[in-house]
Amino acid sequence: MFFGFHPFAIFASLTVLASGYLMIIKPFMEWNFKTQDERQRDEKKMIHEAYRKMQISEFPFDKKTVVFVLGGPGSGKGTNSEKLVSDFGFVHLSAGDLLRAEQKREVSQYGELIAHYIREGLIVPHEITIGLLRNAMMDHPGCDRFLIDGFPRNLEQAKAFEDTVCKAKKVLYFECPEAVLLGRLLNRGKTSGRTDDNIESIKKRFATYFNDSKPVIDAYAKDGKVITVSCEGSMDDVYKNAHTQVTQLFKDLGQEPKATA
Ligand SMILES: Nc1ncnc2c1ncn2[C@@H]1O[C@H](COP(=O)(O)OP(=O)(O)OP(=O)(O)O)[C@@H](O)[C@H]1O
Ligand SMILES: O=c1ccn([C@@H]2O[C@H](COP(=O)(O)O)[C@@H](O)[C@H]2O)c(=O)[nH]1
Repeated sequence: MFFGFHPFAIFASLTVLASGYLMIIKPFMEWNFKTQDERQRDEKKMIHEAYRKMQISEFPFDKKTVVFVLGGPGSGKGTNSEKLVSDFGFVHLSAGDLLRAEQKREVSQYGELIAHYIREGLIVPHEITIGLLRNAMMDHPGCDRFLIDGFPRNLEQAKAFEDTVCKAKKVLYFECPEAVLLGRLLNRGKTSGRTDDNIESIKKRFATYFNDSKPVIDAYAKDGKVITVSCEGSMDDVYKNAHTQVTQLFKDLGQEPKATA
């Protein structure tokens, strides 16, 4: 008659109750309280996620040559990356451009958040940026060389990218004094239409660069991965230097510098 108080009996009853709740009552409540639209949305989300995971697992990120392009705002990362694309067969992915495109996408859930971070010169949470970069890489299945420009902006982003996507082979660093950067950004601001090419935003971007982004370059330099290009001098001179350095980079990696495809 004391069976009901036996510890094993209590444990068994609790287990049965918990399983019943998890297997029958909870799913039923969740199912029942959702509208048809919500159920369809969840279903689509599940299918989309499964499809994405399948694509990611089939995309050989680790076999790609990824080069990060870093340097202060206005140091010439975009200008030189464009030229490296045609000479070495890179796909150029600018993290800033991807964020601006996402911000403009009408149905994006991140539009306002990105607009705020960019105007304030802050670093958008890395899950968003890495997601955009990963998708953009997957849009180029045939390409083996990626120039990732303006990323990583802090050490946390660098670690997250290397842990979840792939390791960078090298970092191309455009070194430039602050006064030169300022002059170039103000000049670009006359026509760029960018919300952050104004003196207030530029000051904030510089602070973020020196506090958060420069340490990334220093960390990669300690690993011997940084190749430095001085960004002073004419556009042609700067590019000539970058071209020489990238040619050497491919030689060091044992790859033909010229694009083969
Ligand atoms: N060597 C150079 N001499 C003079 N002007 C240059 C040189 N290189 C780039 N510029 C100009 O400086 C401005 C900034 O260059 P660019 O947009 O390539 O920099 P960025 O590093 O990509 O900037 P951001 O990080 O803000 O996107 C542009 O207007 C560009 O035309
Ligand atoms: O990895 C990144 C790259 C960029 N941002 C934000 O975008 C702006 C503009 O970037 P540019 O490279 O100068 O085009 C930058 O100031 C950041 O606010 C980012 O958050 N994360």
